[in-house]
Amino acid sequence: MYLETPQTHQVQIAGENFSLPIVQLSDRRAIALLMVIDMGVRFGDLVGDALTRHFAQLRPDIVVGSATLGVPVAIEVSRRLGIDRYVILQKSPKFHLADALVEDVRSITTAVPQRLLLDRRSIKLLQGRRVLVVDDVIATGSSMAAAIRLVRRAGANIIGAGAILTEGHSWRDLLGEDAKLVTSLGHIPQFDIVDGVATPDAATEKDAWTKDRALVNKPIGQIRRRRSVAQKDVARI
Ligand SMILES: Nc1ncnc2[nH]cnc12
Repeated sequence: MYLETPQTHQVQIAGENFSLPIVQLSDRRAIALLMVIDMGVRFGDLVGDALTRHFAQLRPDIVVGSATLGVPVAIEVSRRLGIDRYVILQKSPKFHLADALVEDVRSITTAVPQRLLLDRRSIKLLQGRRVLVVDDVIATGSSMAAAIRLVRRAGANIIGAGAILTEGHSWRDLLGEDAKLVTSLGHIPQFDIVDGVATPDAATEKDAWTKDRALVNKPIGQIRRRRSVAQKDVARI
């Protein structure tokens, strides 16, 4: 259960400014909440255009998105790439998924452990193909890591991992080498609750910065100029 605070967090996504509500997850942690399904059609166009601009050059054959909030992202990008089929990794074991490929996920917004499932009938769409995996937010990286494992088990070659936002930096360690696949349209910190106020987790953001692993809060112009550095680990557009 979320507790909405009076605070908001300003973030640039694909070069446009947005104000996200800060919600409390526990008495110690809060997040700036991006509910992509509440952001409207124009937002879908903005993120669909930006992710497609970035990944089209890598010539993906198909886009994979994780339910639930990765679904609109996968559809927007597929439509722009002119690819009819897309593959959705499901969270709930619907009756027709009894025989699905399964990987475990632990998300910061969901208390109970979850699973990601790949319908075996979708394997033929992925085998030997160049796959772009997309999601709304990469936070712990657990969901993206599970998606990557499933897509590789299907015999695909992953050419990129796109997200609207990266959140904090723990996903880098969890994804390891695969962090290099990640491009996001914006970045948000995680928040600690300090004296009742949601405060950006400065230690994590600073740590990531000093290791030159991130382009957090850099103006877009500087990000472009430093793209070669960005591609060592994560690109942000
Ligand atoms: N900040 C966020 N907004 C929406 N979904 C999330 N999942 C993890 N972090 C999130």
